[in-house]
Amino acid sequence: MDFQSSLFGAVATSPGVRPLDGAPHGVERTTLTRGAWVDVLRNFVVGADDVLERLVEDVPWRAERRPMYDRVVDVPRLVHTYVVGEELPHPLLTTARDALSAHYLPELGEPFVTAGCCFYRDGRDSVAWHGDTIGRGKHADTMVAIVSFGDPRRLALRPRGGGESIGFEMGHGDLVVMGGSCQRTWEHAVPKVAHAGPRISVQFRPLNVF
Ligand SMILES: O=C(O)CCC(=O)C(=O)O
Ligand SMILES: [Fe+2]
Repeated sequence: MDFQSSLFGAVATSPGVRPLDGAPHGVERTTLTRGAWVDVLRNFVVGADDVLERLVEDVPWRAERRPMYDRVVDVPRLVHTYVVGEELPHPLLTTARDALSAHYLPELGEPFVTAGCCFYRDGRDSVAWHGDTIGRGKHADTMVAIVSFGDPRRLALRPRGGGESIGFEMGHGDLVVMGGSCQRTWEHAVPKVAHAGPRISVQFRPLNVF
């Protein structure tokens, strides 16, 4: 029996994902400027503790340096990417990816196929302002769906070329999706904070979006 069709009221405690289009608490869209938007669904993954434990233990984490425009920048966090067809480290991540692919298919036109994982060990780990513009996101609308585990961190967003920034807290089990033109018309970052415990982010992307 899938999560959505469970007969019992106590569904929130059984591991699974909350329905993305479930009334009255489905994804909530915030429309940004220039065709960009952000969707949020709190507690998307139910059973997030178990996923976090598996991610910490089983992902072959490595330190990252990232080409950004004409330079290579140090990225203070650990990373690993699961490419197309690779098994994900926890079955709930597969459930989450499939639910995301099904929900967004009419708008996205293709499934989510890769899973980039980032490990922010403490508040000093971060990612600087950037757009995911390697590949198709540079020219076309696309989506990046982030599922967070562990301590909450802020996803900050600002329009390219200047303007006020906004932020979305990404808590344990939460879903935050950046969509539309977000990667090319806005930038995002996970800023450093004075105090934070470990956080792991899993970003689902369609083919040829990095
Ligand atoms: O940690 C996150 O949730 C965001 C990561 C990110 O923006 C990226 O890896 O491109
Ligand atoms: Fe990014």
